[in-house]
Amino acid sequence: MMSSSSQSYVNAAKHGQNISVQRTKILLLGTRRSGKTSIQQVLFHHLPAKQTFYLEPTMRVAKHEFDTVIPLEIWDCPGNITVDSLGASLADFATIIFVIDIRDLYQQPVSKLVEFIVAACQVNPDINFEVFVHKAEKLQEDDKIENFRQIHERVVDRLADESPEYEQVPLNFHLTSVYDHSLQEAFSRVLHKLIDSLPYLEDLLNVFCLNTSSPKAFLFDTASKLYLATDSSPVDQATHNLCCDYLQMLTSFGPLYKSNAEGDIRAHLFSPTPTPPPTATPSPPSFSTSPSSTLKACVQSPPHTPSNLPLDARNAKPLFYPSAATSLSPSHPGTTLSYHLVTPHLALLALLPTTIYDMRRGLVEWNVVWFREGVREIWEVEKERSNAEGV
Ligand SMILES: Nc1nc2c(ncn2[C@@H]2O[C@H](COP(=O)(O)OP(=O)(O)OP(=O)(O)O)[C@@H](O)[C@H]2O)c(=O)[nH]1
Repeated sequence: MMSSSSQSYVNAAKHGQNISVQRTKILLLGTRRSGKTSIQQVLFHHLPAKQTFYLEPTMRVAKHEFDTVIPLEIWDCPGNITVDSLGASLADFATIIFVIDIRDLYQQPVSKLVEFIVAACQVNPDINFEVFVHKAEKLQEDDKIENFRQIHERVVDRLADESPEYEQVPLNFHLTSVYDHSLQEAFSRVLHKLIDSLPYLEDLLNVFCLNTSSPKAFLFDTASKLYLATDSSPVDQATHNLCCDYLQMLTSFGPLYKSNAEGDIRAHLFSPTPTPPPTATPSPPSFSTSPSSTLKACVQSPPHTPSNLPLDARNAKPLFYPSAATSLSPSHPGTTLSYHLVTPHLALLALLPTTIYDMRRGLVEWNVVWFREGVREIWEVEKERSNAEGV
């Protein structure tokens, strides 16, 4: 059985409704040393923030490909690039990210940004403009807010000077730094506008939260630590940071753990056709990292193998799905942060009441299976679509 959210996405994809078919291009612009290459390297190449200090200046446009739910192509540009020297039409880009050093209150970055906005609006009215007011951690809270406000005001004023019609151009401003998770949060929000399947992923997360009494759940890309979707409750920065830290810890230490279920098909934790969850099914973890945190792994056949999948996908070996959990507060009732890998590169991170996680583990895992199945179907459609287009 297919969840209604993923089923409607598959149907929409089959009918080719509103679905982009090319590698989505993002243009990374800004004046010299504003931090463009650092952003790209920290997010997509795991470069430690401190090592960005040693990055060489970018002399020509560098194109970086990154595959997540949608295939991306990020163009890192030199500081002196102009609309004419870019070598591509601005119509080819879905998003322009303009990086401004938060301490740079001079006219140059604002003029450059305005030049690109005016040129882009003429050829591509649907383009998204994102302004990363970067290196935010350099300033104290009050100065940070003041500089952010001034940069915002100057851009809006300069656009109004160009023509009143540009006052309506939607610009999204974000405070970012490579030294904390504000960069991941800002880039996640940029990405959300580009993912056609976002409403379907959000629906799946909402259903998961409803069924498991979870106050917050995210679908993360494990490589970049960007969240691709979350449920409809507001994102609180502390919770987001916590999830990023946990994901980082698991991806750093994960390879040290070996599943004793690996290679043993009989070790499936879930039956191929899930039955309704029992009310309480405590399942002891395979590994204990500390009294309050657990990491376990299971080999799982998909609960349902759609007959429309390619033959090699249907005959594929069972996938390996590690999961982990840690207790956030030992006090009663307490909260548990859980991690479940749902595709080779996507993970569900959810806050759960500890009572639910401890006493109704079957309910949680049953919902994870269905969430995983929904995401997997959406992911397969995206993958097939990209392959069909030769991306
Ligand atoms: N404090 C702080 N420094 C940063 C941050 N991001 C980048 N930097 C530093 O800014 C400097 C320039 O970074 P780059 O990534 O090379 O900047 P760029 O915009 O690609 O520079 P060009 O290639 O010359 O255009 C480096 O010394 C980085 O360490 C940040 O968030 N905070």
